[in-house]
Amino acid sequence: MALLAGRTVLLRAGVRLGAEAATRGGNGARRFASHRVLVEPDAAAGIATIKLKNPPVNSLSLEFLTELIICLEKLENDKTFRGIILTSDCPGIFSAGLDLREMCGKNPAHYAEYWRAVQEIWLKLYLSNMVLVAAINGASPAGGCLMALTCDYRVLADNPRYRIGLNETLLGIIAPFWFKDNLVNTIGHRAADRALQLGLLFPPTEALQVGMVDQVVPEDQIHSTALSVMSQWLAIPDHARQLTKSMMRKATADHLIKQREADIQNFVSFISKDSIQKSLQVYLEKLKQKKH
Ligand SMILES: CC/C=C\CCC/C=C/C(=O)SCCNC(=O)CCNC(=O)[C@H](O)C(C)(C)COP(=O)(O)OP(=O)(O)OC[C@H]1O[C@@H](n2cnc3c(N)ncnc32)[C@H](O)[C@@H]1OP(=O)(O)O
Repeated sequence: MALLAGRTVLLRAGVRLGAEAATRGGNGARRFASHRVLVEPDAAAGIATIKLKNPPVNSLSLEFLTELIICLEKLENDKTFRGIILTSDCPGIFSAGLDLREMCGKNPAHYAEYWRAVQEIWLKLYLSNMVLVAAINGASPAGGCLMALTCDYRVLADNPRYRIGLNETLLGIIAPFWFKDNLVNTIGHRAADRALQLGLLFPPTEALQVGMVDQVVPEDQIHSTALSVMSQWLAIPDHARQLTKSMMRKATADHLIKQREADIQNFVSFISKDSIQKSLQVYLEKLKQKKH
């Protein structure tokens, strides 16, 4: 995958991205943005804030995931940055998770391409050398929760509507083993067993209790809290923290890396089943009808 600054690029995945915009931020640092991923760099602090901006609900479409992957690659390769704050630009929603439209009514080649991108974003986030702090400023079901779970620390805004969890079973689908592994590593086996089977979406107080998030703070303090957590983590020498992070996470990541192709095939055959397609369509329809 190649990124040519300021030009339209054609990616291996076949997704065409628009030109990158580059402007100067308030602190004079270069602010760069793709269509849906806003990056606010603070070069002096070594921190970049990534704001997800794929309205209305930051659903993780193939194009959005591709932009995010490119953005993470850029930041990972830029020695200026040691930490990322991951947050949302969509009011009240961190991310609605995987885009259900990518998993409905498409062909097997599309499902395979989509799933590879989902695997890729997880690996990029989970194995990042940088410190990742999730500033969860909205609802965060399924794939949205997964992105937060990849981070080193999670701060959730205190609003009962901001529920977080892996609710796949409510859609009649199954969280893959690597979603499960990430959850087990975060909240432990017993709590993950219950949360996954019941598809629990935890409001802030319960999310904190179960260990899904590390801190719950008033909404207007979410960014300042994320910054202060980040400065604690950045006080640790990079090499020591990075090697420790790798020691803690490598086995879980390798579990997927060793069977990526089989995992893609498994996803494609599962999602292509008529019964699963029907469940997803019914779920999408219910979401649409909720408003009327
Ligand atoms: C072998 C392995 C097999 C499979 C593994 C698959 C793993 C899957 C992981 C996933 O992430 S699946 C996605 C799960 N996500 C959800 O269940 C969330 C669904 N959405 C919501 O609950 C709500 O939308 C909300 C996020 C709480 C926001 O609520 P709000 O009231 O603010 O918005 P509204 O519901 O009206 O939605 C606006 C608009 O967005 C569409 N929408 C919502 N979520 C998705 C989504 N995930 N994908 C695509 N589109 C989504 C919704 O239909 C509305 O569309 P409309 O304006 O056209 O009506």
